[in-house]
Amino acid sequence: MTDAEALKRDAAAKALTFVEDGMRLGLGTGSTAKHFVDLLAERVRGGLRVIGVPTSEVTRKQAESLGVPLTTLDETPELDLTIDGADEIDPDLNLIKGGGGALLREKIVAAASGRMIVIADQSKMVDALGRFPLPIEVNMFGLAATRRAIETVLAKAGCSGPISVRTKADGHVFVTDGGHMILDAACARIPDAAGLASRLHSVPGVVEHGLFIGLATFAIIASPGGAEIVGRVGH
Ligand SMILES: O=C[C@H](O)[C@H](O)[C@H](O)COP(=O)(O)O
Repeated sequence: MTDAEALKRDAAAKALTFVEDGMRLGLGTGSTAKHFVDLLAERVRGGLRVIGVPTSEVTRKQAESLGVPLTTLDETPELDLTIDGADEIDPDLNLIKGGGGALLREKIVAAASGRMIVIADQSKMVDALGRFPLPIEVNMFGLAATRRAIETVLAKAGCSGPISVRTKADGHVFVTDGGHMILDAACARIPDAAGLASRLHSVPGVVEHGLFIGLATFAIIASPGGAEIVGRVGH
């Protein structure tokens, strides 16, 4: 395992200490969340009783193959705890998510959870969000018009870098689990993440965006010195 993967696993292992018997869990997506599901499955094999809602088809398949009992938000609309990774984490624990394209289900699941623990290695901590291109999930209908409206909103919010349609390694357009496309907005720095989050929601055609404002309860950040709990600055 590379050093980076070992750090992700450390964060995931610490998050597992917050999981209690009988919990209803949101299971995140991405390389860090994958470690958590692996470790959770070991505990399940040892007798831990939990039930999980996966945030993507990838996580659903992983959890299923490892024998983690799954449910849906339709059957279980309230969850105790979601554990998920992030692409960027600011000092207020606002996040950019969606590097793996799972932001829509991730946000629905996090919002349905009493608590959300973000797990990451230290490279994800930033002073201000925006260096990681902001994923914006859009309906395929009217793409050019939606894109122009998003450009206008981004410019008014002081972040007007180029926007690109996400493609896969084979050059084909990336399609989310929900059947939508992703626009990645290179903002460089987002001066007011909460303001931009609500403005983006006002654009018809925007299904969801990767700004997670006020959803994280705390973060577990792994560095070579160990995995530490990080709360919101001032809390
Ligand atoms: O859509 C993907 C998710 O938001 C991931 O949680 C995020 O991209 C972080 O992934 P990773 O743990 O692989 O860096």
